[in-house]
Amino acid sequence: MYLLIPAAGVGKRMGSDRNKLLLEVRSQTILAWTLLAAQAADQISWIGIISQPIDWPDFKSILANLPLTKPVELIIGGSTRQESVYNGLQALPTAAEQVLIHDGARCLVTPDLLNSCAQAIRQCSGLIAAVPVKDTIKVVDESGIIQSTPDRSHLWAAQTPQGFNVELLKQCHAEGVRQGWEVTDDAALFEKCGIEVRIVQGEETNLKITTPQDLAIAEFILTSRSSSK
Ligand SMILES: Nc1ccn([C@@H]2O[C@H](COP(=O)(O)OP(=O)(O)OP(=O)(O)O)[C@@H](O)[C@H]2O)c(=O)n1
Ligand SMILES: C[C@](O)(CO)[C@H](O)COP(=O)(O)O
Repeated sequence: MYLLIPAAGVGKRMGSDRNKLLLEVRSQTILAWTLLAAQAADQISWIGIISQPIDWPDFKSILANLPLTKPVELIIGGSTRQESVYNGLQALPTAAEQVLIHDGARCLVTPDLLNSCAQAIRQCSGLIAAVPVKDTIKVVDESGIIQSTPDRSHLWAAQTPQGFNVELLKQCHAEGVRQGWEVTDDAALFEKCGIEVRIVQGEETNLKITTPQDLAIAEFILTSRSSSK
């Protein structure tokens, strides 16, 4: 299975002065943890890291120090995640029929989840890992007044991996460019084009490292994993 890793962000919400994927948790960069999970997932056979050329010297040194046996390519990213994935899709080898997309910032993903998404995407056109929402969610207007409380049984928090038929995803991205759609994940493009996307049970620990608090949580999760080995 082909895996694209969007890794071309800057990490504004992290407040970092460089790509947050270069920050370390338990002595490895966030990007390195994500790559180690991809290496350990036996269903993944090719990895494309979508990234900014300014980060390439650091990314190449991370790659040189990891025990990776799978082919890895660096692909030039865009100014939004959506543009980055668009570029990644154009750079896929022509043999790629399905693709998994997994955020570099979700470095706690397990190889099991990558493998189960890779197997499931062979049976459908689109899927995402997601977890049921635990909180009561409020829809609030601009003046801070609650408008409604959606039924939680229909609410899921989207994660990655997200998996797609490559041709369909390329068409949905092209339609997104034509229509000027701005979305935060690839499933949203499928939804807007009226194509079904399935849910695969995600993992509570598969958080996206977004703010400094997430770094502390990731440290805790990785420490618990290493002490339970
Ligand atoms: N132009 C962009 C923006 C984001 N990403 C990637 O998409 C993933 C999810 O994005 P997010 O967590 O929002 O990362 P940043 O854009 O770096 O963070 P922020 O929004 O806080 O600036 C990350 O792995 C990030 O590197 C990307 O490939 N290209
Ligand atoms: C794709 C994603 O990780 C799913 O949770 C997420 O949408 C990425 O962007 P966000 O802007 O941080 O939500």
